[in-house]
Amino acid sequence: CLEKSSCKPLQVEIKATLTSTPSGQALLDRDRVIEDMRHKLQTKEKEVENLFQRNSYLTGEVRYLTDVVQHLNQKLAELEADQQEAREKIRSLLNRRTPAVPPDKTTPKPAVDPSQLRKVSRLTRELNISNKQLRSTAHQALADIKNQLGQFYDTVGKLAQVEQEATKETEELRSLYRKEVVERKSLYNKLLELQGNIRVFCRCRKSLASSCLEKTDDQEVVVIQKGNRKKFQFDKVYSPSSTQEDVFTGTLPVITSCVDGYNVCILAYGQTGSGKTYTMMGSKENPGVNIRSISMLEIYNDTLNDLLTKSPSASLDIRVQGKAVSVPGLTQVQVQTETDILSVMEMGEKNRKIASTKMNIQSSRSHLMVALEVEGSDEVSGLTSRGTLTLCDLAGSERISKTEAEGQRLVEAAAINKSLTALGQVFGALKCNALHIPFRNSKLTHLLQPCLSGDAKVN
Ligand SMILES: Nc1ncnc2c1ncn2[C@@H]1O[C@H](COP(=O)(O)OP(=O)(O)OP(=O)(O)O)[C@@H](O)[C@H]1O
Repeated sequence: CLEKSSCKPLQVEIKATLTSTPSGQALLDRDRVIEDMRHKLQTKEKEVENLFQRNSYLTGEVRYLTDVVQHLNQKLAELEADQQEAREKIRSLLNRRTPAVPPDKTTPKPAVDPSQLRKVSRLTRELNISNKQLRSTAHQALADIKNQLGQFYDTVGKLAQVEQEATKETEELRSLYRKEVVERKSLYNKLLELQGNIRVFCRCRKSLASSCLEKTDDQEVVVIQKGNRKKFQFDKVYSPSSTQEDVFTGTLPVITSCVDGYNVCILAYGQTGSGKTYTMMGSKENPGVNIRSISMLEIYNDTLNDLLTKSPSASLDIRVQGKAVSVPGLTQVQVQTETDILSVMEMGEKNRKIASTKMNIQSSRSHLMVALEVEGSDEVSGLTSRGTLTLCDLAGSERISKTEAEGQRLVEAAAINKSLTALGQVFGALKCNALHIPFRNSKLTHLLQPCLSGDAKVN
């Protein structure tokens, strides 16, 4: 579902990152080897196809020549029958020439005219000669055809051998390619692990009032408050002028990991009104991360609601089986095209709880989780992979004093802040490699457990 044009910046970024480290360089070399092998494989497959064509052409020729030989044999048999018939006729004529009874002195003339007899004799000789010539021509033709057939069978045999060798070579290349693909995946994964399985990006929102944020370089922002400057480090900082495209490009490496079969999660975290929904969903003209890449659920006041069901029922529960965490009964919709994704997202968005607060007239009152199961298959190697991409637009943290929330808004704000605190505790425990990670402190962290543990990647 990803647009081709969106992949270009990814290639450029990955290449730049790769060339800067030895393992990255090795990965690039692997990619080159794989490309080379793919090319060889295609050439071999073309050769095999040509051999197949040549083989079927030769088989046709052989069939035609076999027909010709059969036809000639038939003609020869007919000629021999004619010759036999002529011989019989001559014999009967000659028999008539020698009378069985003693000559009758009263008969004045012989029964056969001698000139006729000579003529027949001459014709017989000529017939014999032409018969011999015909026989020799037919034998010669037969010998030629046999010879040609022999050559054809030879060629066919050689072609079959070449075809066998080519098939074997193709199979070897295929298995080598399979190995290289697996190695590429593992190297790519190692590279991402070196960069960190959890990577944090900061997007500075365009602000109408004077900004208290200052982007000092690609990985640092300074927060200026009452004259104090506090520095914060990130894996990447996007300036206020950065576009939806720029942010999406930053997420592409982990999306590649998802296609490679890893669990991947992209979370948008920040204060209310800071642009999380804008970054994840965006608008029709300026789509965000979600749209480009499906179950959809929201966590509202710590209860799970299915956003894609046509008949909303009671809230859903979380089920844990081994390391897998699932939500039984959650609607899953199959998507094949970008249009499918758009219509599913539109439906889910309509069902989401949104309300006006003092700080954002369209404030999300729930955490939104979009999960996309991605199945990848390599047509050449036949290898398949399955990964999950979880896209999460968190509700914004709120200072009740600032939002002046009351009534239902206050209940929502309390639930939002509680679950965000639980998320903070999980990240804190992950950061210091704690033995116990408190995933079960909230439904949000419980659901995110598979995306935050093991070899999963988070942006
Ligand atoms: N980078 C941006 N460029 C242009 N407009 C933006 C940008 N970021 C946010 N906005 C606008 O700011 C307003 C608030 O953004 P948004 O609703 O995405 O915030 P939020 O963090 O999701 O808030 P909440 O947590 O309350 O739901 C929206 O009108 C949005 O269009």
